[in-house]
Amino acid sequence: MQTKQFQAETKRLLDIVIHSIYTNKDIFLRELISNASDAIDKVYYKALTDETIQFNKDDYYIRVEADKANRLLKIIDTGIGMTAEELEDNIGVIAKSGSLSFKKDNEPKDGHEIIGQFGVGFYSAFMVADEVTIISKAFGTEEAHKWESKGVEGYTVEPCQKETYGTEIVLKLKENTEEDQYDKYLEEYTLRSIIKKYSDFIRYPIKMNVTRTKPKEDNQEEYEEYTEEQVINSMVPIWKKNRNELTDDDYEKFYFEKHFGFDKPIRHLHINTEGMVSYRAVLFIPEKAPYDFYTREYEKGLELYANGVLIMEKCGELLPDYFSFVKGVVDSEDLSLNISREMLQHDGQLKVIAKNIKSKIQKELVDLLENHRESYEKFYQSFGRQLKYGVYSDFGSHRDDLQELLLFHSSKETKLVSLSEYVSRMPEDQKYIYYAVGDSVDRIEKLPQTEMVKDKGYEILYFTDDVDEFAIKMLREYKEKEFKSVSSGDLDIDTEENKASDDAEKENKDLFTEMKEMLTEQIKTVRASKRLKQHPVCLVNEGDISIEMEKVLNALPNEQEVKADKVLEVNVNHEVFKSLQQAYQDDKEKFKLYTELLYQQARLIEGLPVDDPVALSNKICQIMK
Ligand SMILES: Nc1ncnc2c1ncn2[C@@H]1O[C@H](COP(=O)(O)OP(=O)(O)OP(=O)(O)O)[C@@H](O)[C@H]1O
Repeated sequence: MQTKQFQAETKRLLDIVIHSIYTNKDIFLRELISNASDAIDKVYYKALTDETIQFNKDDYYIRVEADKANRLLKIIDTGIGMTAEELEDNIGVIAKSGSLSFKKDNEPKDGHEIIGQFGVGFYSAFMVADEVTIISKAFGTEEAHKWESKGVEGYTVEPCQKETYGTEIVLKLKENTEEDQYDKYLEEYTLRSIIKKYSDFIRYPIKMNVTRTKPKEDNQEEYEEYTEEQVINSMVPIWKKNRNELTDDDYEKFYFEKHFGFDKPIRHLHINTEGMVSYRAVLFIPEKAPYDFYTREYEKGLELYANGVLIMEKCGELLPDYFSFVKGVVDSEDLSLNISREMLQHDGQLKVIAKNIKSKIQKELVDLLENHRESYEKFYQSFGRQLKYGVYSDFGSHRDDLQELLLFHSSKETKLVSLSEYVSRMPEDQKYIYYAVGDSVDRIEKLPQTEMVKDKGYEILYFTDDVDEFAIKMLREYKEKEFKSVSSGDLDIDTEENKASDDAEKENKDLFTEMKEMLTEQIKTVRASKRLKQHPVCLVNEGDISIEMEKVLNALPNEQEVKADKVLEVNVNHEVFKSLQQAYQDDKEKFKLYTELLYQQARLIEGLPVDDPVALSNKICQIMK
C-alpha cells in the first residue's frame, strides 16, 4: 500500500507558529539575535577547516538599528548569510532548521554551540511586525537576495544589492493597539533591556546607537545630546570565565548588576560540572533576607540559560524550598527545550542539576559553619528559620541535609551552638538532648522547669522560634540521642530528691487526688514535681503536643482548638506546700483557694492567659485580708 505524505495547511500553520508558541512578544528579538549569532558561528566553523578564511573577531558583530521615522527595526549581522535557495528552504519552509542540519554535520568546537534547532524562531518577528524583509548575501557568493513577506499571504524572493556578506532583517512594526504599544521596540531603553535580559551572553558584540550627553564646546554649563555606537551585551558570562581569573569583587559586581540583592553576598559558588548533565553555575548565599522573604509573595528560583540564552528568569525547580534564599544562574547545553524556549520539554536533566546544586549548597554551608562561624551566624540570623522549616517539611525527609546546619541558643553559652557541639560535650550519664521553649532567652532562663536539669549540670537548648520545637519533633533524635523537653512528663533524671518526692506523693495521696478533682476540667493530673527546686509550681505536658505548640497552633487562623495534656507539678519541698498541707487538714475553703491560686500562677509562668483575671485578683485580695 502506498504511504501518503501529510499535507499541511501552510497559512494555518504559520498562524499557529506566530500566535500560539510564545507567550511573551519581547522574545522576537532574542530569536533574531540568536539566529544572527548562529550565522556568525557558522563562519567561525568554516574558518576552522578552510585556511583561506580568516576569522578576524572585529569583523563579526550584530547591530540593532531603530528607524523611528519609518517604524523600522533592523537586525543586521555579518554572518554566513543565505543564498536564494537557502532563503526558500530555511525561511520559506516552516519548521525547517538549517541550523539543526549544520549542528548535525559539525561537532561543537571551542564552546561555540549553535542555538537554533526547531526552525520556527524567525517567524516570531510577525508577532510585532506586519511586514518582514530579509536582505542577505551568502558567504563566498556574488549575488544578494531579498526575501519579503507580509505573513500568511506568502513571500517573494528576488535579487538585490548588498555590499557585504551577512543578513539584514527589517521589521515594519505593527501599528499600536490598545493592548500593545509596538512603538516601544523603537525605543533605546526597551531594546537595551530586552537585549540585556535575554541575549546578554551572546558571544558576539550586539551594537546599537545610544544617546548620550556632553557639555557643549562653547558653553561648558550647557549639555547637548550626541549618539554613539555601544556594545550592549556582556558577551562572556561570568560563569564561563576561569575561576582563577575572577576576584570577589567581580562576583559581587555580578550579584549587584543582576539585582540579586542590595546586600553583599556571604558566599559565592562557581560550579562547572561535566557528567550525566553538564552545566555551569554561579550561585550566591546572601547575607540578608529580602523584605518579602518570609511571605507568600517571595518566589524562589535561579536564572536558567541554555547556551547563554535566557530561558527562565526564575526556575524554581532548581532549588529546594529550604534553600530558597540562594540566588544565581545556571547554564547548560544539555537541556531539552520546548519549542518556545520558555520552558523545558521534560525535567530529567533539571532534576539531576537540582540534586547536584542542592548538595553543593549544603556542603558550602557546612564549610561556612565550621570554618567561618561569624559569617555563618550572620547568614543564620537571616535564613536559619527557613532551614528549620525545611527540617519540619515533608515529614522530616530532609533531615540529613539540614541537621548539621542548625544552631540554637543554650544554657551554657552566650553564642549559638550546633547539635554536634552540644552532643560532643554531653556528660556520660546524660541520656537526652534537653530543650526548653519560650519567647526569648531571658524568659526561658527563668522557667522553673529548667531548674533540675541545670542543677544536674546538663546543657539545655533554648528554642525561641515558633518553628523550633516542631522541627525537632521531626528530627526526634540526633546521633542516637533523643530530644527531651524540660517540660515533658518524665525527665528521666534520678536524684535523691526525686525519691523523696515519690515518697511525699504517696504520703499525700488524698491531697493530690482532691487537687486533681478540683482542676479536672483544666488539667490531666497533679503530682509531686521531680524538676522544681526554688519554685513552688509549674505546668508540664504529657503526650506529643507541648504547651508551646498549643500556643503556636491556636494562634494560626483555623477553627480547630488544640489542647496539650497538662500536668500541674507541685514542689513538695517548698514552704508553700506546707501551707497547702495545713489548709488541707484545717480549712477546705482555704485549700481550694490555694489550689486555684497555684494553678493560675503556673499558667502565668507558662505564658498562658489566666482563665478569669478578675476572679484571680479577688482571690489574691482574699488571702491578703
Ligand atoms: N540571520 C540569519 N543568517 C543566516 N541564516 C539564518 C538567519 N536567520 C535564520 N537563518 C536560517 O533560517 C533557519 C530558520 O530559522 P528559525 O529562526 O526559524 O529557526 P532556527 O533558528 O533554526 O531554530 P529555532 O526555532 O530553534 O530558533 C535557520 O536554521 C537558519 O538556517
